[in-house]
Amino acid sequence: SAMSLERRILQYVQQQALRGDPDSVMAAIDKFGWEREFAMNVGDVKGVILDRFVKETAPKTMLELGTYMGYSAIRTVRLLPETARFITVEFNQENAAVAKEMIAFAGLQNRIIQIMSDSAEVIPQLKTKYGVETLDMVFIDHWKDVYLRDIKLLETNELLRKGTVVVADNIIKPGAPDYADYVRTCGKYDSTFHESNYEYSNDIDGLEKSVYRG
Ligand SMILES: Oc1cc(-c2ccc(F)cc2)cc2cccnc12
Ligand SMILES: [Mg+2]
Repeated sequence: SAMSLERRILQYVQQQALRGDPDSVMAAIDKFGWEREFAMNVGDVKGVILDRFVKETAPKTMLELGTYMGYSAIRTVRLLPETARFITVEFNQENAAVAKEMIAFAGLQNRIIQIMSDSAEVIPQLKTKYGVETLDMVFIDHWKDVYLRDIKLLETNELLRKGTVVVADNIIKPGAPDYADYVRTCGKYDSTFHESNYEYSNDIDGLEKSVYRG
């Protein structure tokens, strides 16, 4: 159809959800994912695990790599205080545009700093251009073949500190084996795998939670 999947989901949300109500926006995106078409959001099943990590960590400064439609940004920021700083990076301009409208519909545009650029460009600028000292939490959910590149960039740019929590989606499906192997064996993280289900499916997937040892 002429309209992209992401635009169709945005339209569905604007028709079904309540403006300014993040939970209703998430519910509409999840309903679409279960009942109509697959979309690569972290989803409601893995989302409950992500929620738990966010609540446990209570990050003051958080980075997300891979905004997509804004689902996990909305999901996460709804659990954070107004004072928290949440930065999300999306390389695909069309998806970033949809996310901007989705986040605005949820009423969270003042709580989320959206950057439309390549994470490899943004990470080295976080301290100088975005005033970040160190990150309390990171959610990695963009292209699987750059997970490892980007966590190493976070290390070399001294954005991690003792206790920083790095959560990564899709460890099983589609899988990020080089990343998983690195965080589990390099000696810099206490890493645990949390098995779950792939978004809007009964297939197996899971999140890796890696705490930087500093
Ligand atoms: O959660 C995700 C899932 C997939 C995915 C798409 C099609 C498949 F057949 C399998 C997996 C891609 C992602 C890309 C970026 C962030 N998350 C993704
Ligand atoms: Mg994902």
